[in-house]
Amino acid sequence: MVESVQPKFARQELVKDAAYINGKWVKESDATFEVTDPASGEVIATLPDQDVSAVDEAIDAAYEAFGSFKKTTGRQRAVWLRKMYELMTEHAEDLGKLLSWENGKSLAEGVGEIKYAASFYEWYAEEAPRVNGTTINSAVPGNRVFTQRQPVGVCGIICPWNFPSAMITRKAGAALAAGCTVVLKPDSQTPLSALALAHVAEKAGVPPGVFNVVLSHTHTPEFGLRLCESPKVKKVSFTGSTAVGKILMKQSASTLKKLSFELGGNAPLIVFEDADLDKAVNEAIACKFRGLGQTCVCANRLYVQKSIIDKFTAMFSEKVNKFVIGHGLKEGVTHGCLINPDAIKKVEAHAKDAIDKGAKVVVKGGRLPELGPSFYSPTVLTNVPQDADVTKQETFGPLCAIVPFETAEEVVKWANDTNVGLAAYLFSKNVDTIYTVSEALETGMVSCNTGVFSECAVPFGGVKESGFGREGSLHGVEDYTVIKSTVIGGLPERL
Ligand SMILES: NC(=O)c1ccc[n+]([C@@H]2O[C@H](COP(=O)([O-])OP(=O)(O)OC[C@H]3O[C@@H](n4cnc5c(N)ncnc54)[C@H](O)[C@@H]3O)[C@@H](O)[C@H]2O)c1
Ligand SMILES: O=CCCC(=O)O
Repeated sequence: MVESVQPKFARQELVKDAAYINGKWVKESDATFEVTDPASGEVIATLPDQDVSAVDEAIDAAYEAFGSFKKTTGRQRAVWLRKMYELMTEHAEDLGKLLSWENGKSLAEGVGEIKYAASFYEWYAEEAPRVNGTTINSAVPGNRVFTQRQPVGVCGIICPWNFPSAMITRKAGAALAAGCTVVLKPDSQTPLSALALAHVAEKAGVPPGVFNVVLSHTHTPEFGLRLCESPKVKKVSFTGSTAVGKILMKQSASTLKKLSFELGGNAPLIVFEDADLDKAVNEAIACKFRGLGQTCVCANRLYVQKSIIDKFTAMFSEKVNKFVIGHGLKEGVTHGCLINPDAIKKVEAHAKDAIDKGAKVVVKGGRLPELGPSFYSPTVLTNVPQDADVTKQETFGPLCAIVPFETAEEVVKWANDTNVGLAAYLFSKNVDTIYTVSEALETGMVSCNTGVFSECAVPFGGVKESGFGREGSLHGVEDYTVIKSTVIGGLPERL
């Protein structure tokens, strides 16, 4: 087993052991749950396992707070958001350590995520004063029409473990910018980053009831149900699997909730023979192994044109063989562990299926029991046939499946042959290829000649069963507003 690592924090107060409701830290609960370091298996925190009455309390607090928060100016909300950005930036090292500790990703990736997460608060600090409506020329003589973008109300936010900080700020930043209040339910495997964000909100002076965090391991589905069914909650924003998204959508029917869903992906990464090969290999590595493959936009299948597939595979595998896998907080480690041992099962199943169907093993990889049950060294397969499961389903782990293709028409058909459509990548120096292929891909995002495109300025979201709504960018705040149209009639003729 890897040695346990006890990180030292410059600001120990960032590590919380209580929920945060209506500006108070709530520890009382009949039950508790443990948060473990996925690398060493050690318990790193014990938190209240709240029951559904805590969600009701948080919803009531957020509903009450909304009454005054919606009246604040965008300029005032910008001050709070900027302060939160500054605090996150100041404590990036501590927050990154905490995140890596509970999630298993390397410290470099942990700190990187904190900077990425903070950038959404900065972005929305800049958007908050500019949530404007429009004036519209009426078709009726004597009428005047204008619109306002009003905050939708209390927002329920449900987030996954793979980005314990950034998935929260990308939603909460937009919600607060619009004037909404939030009730956040983090994943019970990575709640410490969410609680640290509550601490940041408190320190920034965000009013009580505006930013609430509820905690549960045992009652997660009930929490989700309550957020979907409460008439006081006007919107639910969810990032996670397509399967859970479908449950939440059904549950939201009774209140016709406004929804934003960022769900599963199955990203194709396409390398054409005219691509800059060094660049394509480096970017493909960064894309495939971000979070050790546990990212919704990680390449799930690499389509490489036949004429260059052997060279590409050799260069790619050489880099994979240099990975240093270990405890994410240990110096020199490039890649940490998976979130839990179960996450390895799908990697193994997809690898076995592809090999059974004729794929060739280039890097064997496999479990690393000497490090611990959540460790897996990446597997690289080439000549994977298009009928392998990995081309249709998201693996969400360190399996790299390289599939040969011949023509642009063929690869576009294969890339689109899936029920989801989040991100796609293509590498080519030919501008015709870049335009025509990116237009034909059925995904919400296409990344050309770069393997990591995520940043606060890019509208993030999918099509098909990857969900709907866009986060970040100039569009992100729209999902947290409703358009109020005001018509003034009977005005005299224009002078
Ligand atoms: N599109 C995106 O932006 C994006 C980002 C990150 C992850 N994802 C997707 O998330 C999935 C991996 O995350 P996961 O395994 O944690 O997903 P998941 O759907 O199992 O869990 C996501 C969150 O929902 C909670 N949850 C589970 N069941 C629930 C229920 N019935 N009611 C309410 N909440 C419930 C979990 O506790 C967790 O906090 C992958 O499919 C990945 O592609 C998508
Ligand atoms: O896992 C999904 C989110 C990843 C990202 O924001 O780039």
